[in-house]
Amino acid sequence: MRATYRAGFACFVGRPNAGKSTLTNAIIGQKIAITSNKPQTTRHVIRGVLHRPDGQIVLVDTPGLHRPRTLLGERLNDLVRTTWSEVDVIGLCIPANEPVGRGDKFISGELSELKATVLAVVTKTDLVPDKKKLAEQLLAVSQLADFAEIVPVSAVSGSQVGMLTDVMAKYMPESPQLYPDDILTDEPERVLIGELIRESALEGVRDELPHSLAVLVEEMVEEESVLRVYADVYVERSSQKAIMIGHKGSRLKEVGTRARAEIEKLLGRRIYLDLHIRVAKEWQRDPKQLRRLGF
Ligand SMILES: Nc1nc2c(ncn2[C@@H]2O[C@H](COP(=O)(O)OP(=O)(O)OP(=O)(O)O)[C@@H](O)[C@H]2O)c(=O)[nH]1
Repeated sequence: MRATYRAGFACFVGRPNAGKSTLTNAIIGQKIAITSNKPQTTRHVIRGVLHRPDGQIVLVDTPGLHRPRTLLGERLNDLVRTTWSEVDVIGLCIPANEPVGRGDKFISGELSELKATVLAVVTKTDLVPDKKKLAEQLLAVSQLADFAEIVPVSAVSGSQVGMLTDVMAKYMPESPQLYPDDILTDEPERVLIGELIRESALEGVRDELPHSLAVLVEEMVEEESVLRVYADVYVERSSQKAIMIGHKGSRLKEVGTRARAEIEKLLGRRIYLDLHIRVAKEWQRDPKQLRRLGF
């Protein structure tokens, strides 16, 4: 007898830096979501589709839920809640190497109201020194809420990632295939390119900058051997613009070179990248600007 085909939507939630984006990438096997060691940099809902013989898992990447201080913060929280109500499986990510805290308790409380199956995913297991420490963490996590299952993983070493997807697939509803076989992501290329530029621009900047950064891909021009990409990186203040550009443009050049390499990897073709830094004052508070930037 053929196994039942199951397909549905899943997302990872958890406090900032819990490892959600890295795990999404490890599962889909391609760099589609932005990762960074700065909290709250995942802005767009990015889907990747995992194809299995017995089903499909459509992964939706959400930004972290946080205390809203600006209009952008509120929009992000709305986006998170909408996503949560639309998925079949939610993986609450809790790092193996950090104590279970109030943030985790708050999120698991919010999740208990939903119809989705909630799994606890104990991430970054490569960072705990021994099995005893891991066992203690699994116990602490089990006391947080009534999870359907608890799965420890390391997205970096790859340990247990396959096991996690088996568990996620098991809790998907019976359903026909949701996406054709060759679809890895349904996010428009433009958004993915914008994310890669944003990721590159965030590398090595000071803490206050990430919240003030947005990327808009203005134009993509097809030429015979190269795709020309024109993009604007928005910051809030001219002092930030100076940081982004660096001494004699050195930093901007670095950002561009790194982003171009990543975009070329993503699209498998030669890219010409033209980056401009622009100041959009207080863009996080301005609904018109937010809409323009896709929020
Ligand atoms: N050692 C180790 N580091 C990891 C692992 N997963 C993620 N990290 C690191 O933890 C940091 C945060 O990972 P992200 O995947 O960006 O976390 P996130 O939960 O998506 O973060 P936000 O976008 O801020 O919500 C990055 O520096 C990752 O490289 C893992 O399995 N092992």
